[in-house]
Amino acid sequence: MTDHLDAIRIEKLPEDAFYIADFITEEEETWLLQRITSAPRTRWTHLTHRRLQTWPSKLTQNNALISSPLPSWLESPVIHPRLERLGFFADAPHGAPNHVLVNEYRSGQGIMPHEDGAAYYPLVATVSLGSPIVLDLYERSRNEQPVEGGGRPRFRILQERRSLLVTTKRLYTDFLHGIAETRIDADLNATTICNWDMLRDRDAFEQGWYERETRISLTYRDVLKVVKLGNTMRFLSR
Ligand SMILES: O=C(O)CCC(=O)C(=O)O
Ligand SMILES: [Fe+2]
Repeated sequence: MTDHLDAIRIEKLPEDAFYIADFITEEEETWLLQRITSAPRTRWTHLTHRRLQTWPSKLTQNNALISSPLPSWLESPVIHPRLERLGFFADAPHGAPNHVLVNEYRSGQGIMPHEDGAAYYPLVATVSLGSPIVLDLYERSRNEQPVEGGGRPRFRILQERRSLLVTTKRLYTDFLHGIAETRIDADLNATTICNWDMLRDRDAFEQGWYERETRISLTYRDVLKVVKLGNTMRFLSR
């Protein structure tokens, strides 16, 4: 899958991670943000430190997806044609993502270090909207999971708005990822940020920090287990 992707590989990371700074245009970003914010309020799940939308639906208790297409605004242009052209999901069981989480982080919000687990094919494609954010990676074998926000991440990835980040393989299985609950991402430079050379606008981070604004991520995944609603109904009524 990966030979033609060498130009976008984050070389400082263990295999495999890829970064494209200008994955979507400003117009596409505005349009996606508009689709997200105009979704019915009931679409949002409110958590303590962020809120999220789950498309096409939440997984069942045993981690299955009830078969249903993604809405067209999540399909195009991100999946079709962009991710398709890159071939990222070509080896996934369904050949394409079938599930998208929309996470919204206001300034100061984040997500505890975690792994995404066995419900998904081990590849996540994340499109960032609205504001840059730093994703922290902790290696599981080194027991790097921070205690109460302490602890230093092994790697940090700066995700600019309109960028694509793809993580897979060992990075998916052997590392935890999280986003610090902070209003300012600091200590940014070529040594601390592993995709520094791939940023669209390094000048914007030259002073070594920025103030976070609301950032929304679209995380595209392939859920392994897909069930047809008809079958589920038959099963339930047995
Ligand atoms: O917002 C992000 O970039 C990360 C979200 C995440 O880790 C998740 O939804 O599992
Ligand atoms: Fe995650």
